[in-house]
Amino acid sequence: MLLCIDTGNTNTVFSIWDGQKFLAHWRISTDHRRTADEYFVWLSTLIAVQKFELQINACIISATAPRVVFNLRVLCNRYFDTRPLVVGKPDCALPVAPRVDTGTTVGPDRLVNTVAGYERHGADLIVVDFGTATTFDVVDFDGAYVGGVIAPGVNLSLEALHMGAASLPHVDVTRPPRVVGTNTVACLQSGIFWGYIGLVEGIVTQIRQERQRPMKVVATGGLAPLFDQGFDLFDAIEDDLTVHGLRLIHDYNKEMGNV
Ligand SMILES: Nc1ncnc2c1ncn2[C@@H]1O[C@H](COP(=O)(O)OP(=O)(O)O)[C@@H](O)[C@H]1O
Ligand SMILES: CC(C)(COP(=O)(O)O)[C@@H](O)C(=O)NCCC(=O)O
Ligand SMILES: [K+]
Repeated sequence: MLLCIDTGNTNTVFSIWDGQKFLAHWRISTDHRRTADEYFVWLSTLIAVQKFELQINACIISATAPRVVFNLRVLCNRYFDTRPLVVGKPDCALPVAPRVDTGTTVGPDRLVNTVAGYERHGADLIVVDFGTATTFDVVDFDGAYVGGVIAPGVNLSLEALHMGAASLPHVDVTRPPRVVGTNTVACLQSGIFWGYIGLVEGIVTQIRQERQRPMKVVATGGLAPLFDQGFDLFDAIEDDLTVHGLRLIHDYNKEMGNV
């Protein structure tokens, strides 16, 4: 069984692949201070609840927060007796190399999204990931990551408004009934909801114009469905896109004899 670990800046997803399907997806808040032992206690509890026998013999990690990698490596070594593949490290090969400026370190989550998106949807694709940041990852004709866009994340924008403006409360992201809000909460929700609809539409249109070709758009991340309500922004929404990509990259490295 393969353990796929996707660490975003806010949450970390652990997914178990049994060779045919994902048996479970578990989520824990990202904290670089969390030790290998803490991860294992948490994992063991969830495994016990699910009542399946876990035989992990391979691990792959994507970490946008580099400081978490140390403890995750210890987890894999100590508890699963395996050396994990870490996306972005030299010993983890990608099916197609990214084409970006020399010296740029692309977020591993974006590379993984690219691999997964290309496998499922083919070339000329934009992957939109609603995480801590909202990222747009552009996939070229041959599956290469060729750059994209990084915009502030939905919750981060709301949090920034709340922190910077004394009279603005924290609000949940939702689609407000009207564009013109008649109270503070409704005004904030409108700004975020319609602002993001505009942001996604605008950026996708600009990318298509710049590249002068049709491009499919696939969205992932917990908030993707919220922004899809009747707007036809996305050709597909896929919750499991990043962990699917991790599995593909692990398989590829296995074929190459790297693991
Ligand atoms: N279904 C959801 N509804 C509301 N907020 C969500 C949902 N899923 C994720 N979020 C929020 O979106 C933000 C990004 O979450 P996540 O996708 O886990 O980010 P990352 O991958 O950067 O860690 C977080 O603030 C999280 O609480
Ligand atoms: C853009 C990101 C912050 C997104 O991270 P996330 O929202 O998934 O936590 C991450 O991919 C990152 O740190 N990237 C490095 C710079 C780059 O991708 O070009
Ligand atoms: K993201």
